[in-house]
Amino acid sequence: MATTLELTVRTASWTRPPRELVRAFEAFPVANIGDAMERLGIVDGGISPVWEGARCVGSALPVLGAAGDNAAVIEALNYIQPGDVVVINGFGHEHRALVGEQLSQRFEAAGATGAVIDGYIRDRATITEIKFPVFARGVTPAGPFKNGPGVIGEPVAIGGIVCSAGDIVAADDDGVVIIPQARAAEILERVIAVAAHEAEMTAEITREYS
Ligand SMILES: O=C([O-])CC(=O)C(=O)O
Repeated sequence: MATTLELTVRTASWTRPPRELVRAFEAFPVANIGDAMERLGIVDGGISPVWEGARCVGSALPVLGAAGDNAAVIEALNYIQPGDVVVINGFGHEHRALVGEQLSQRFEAAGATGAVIDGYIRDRATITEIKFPVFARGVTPAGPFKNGPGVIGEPVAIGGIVCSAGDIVAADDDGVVIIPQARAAEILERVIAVAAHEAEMTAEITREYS
């Protein structure tokens, strides 16, 4: 009997962390947060801000699709809640842009605070102009295919790090860090201490050289 392999975009459900916990990380540079996480959980440096000064913090909405195909990313528009960061595992594929100006505008309109893409984007000039925070591996004018399949809301790999739905994503000029939801409160305590220590060190260096 013939069987049919149906390829669709599947969606899981998840719990988002409390908004106050997510927003508390906005006060800290990503480098400090990384230090508070044993310097692990940091997305590789090949994924960088599309425009200088881009930064965002939010609850991860993970998306997995076929390399060069953004059907799942488009479907994910239906699941964005205010405060989400769209995290796309695009397999680092450099021949197709998974996100451009239109999706960036739609992400923003849906309340997303940013997008992190293990892959490429296009329309860099407009994304820079609208100042929607996007982090990606690079830029290509080649548009994506839209055939699927895909998965929304299940853990993805992003720059060598596992990112689950509802993990906290923090990104700035230095890059991106993934804070596991279950450890977020503990890591917040640690980053407060790291930042205080850093401020002391900076003051000491300033005294030494003035
Ligand atoms: O073609 C697409 O789906 C991606 C794109 O260019 C955009 O978001 O502007």
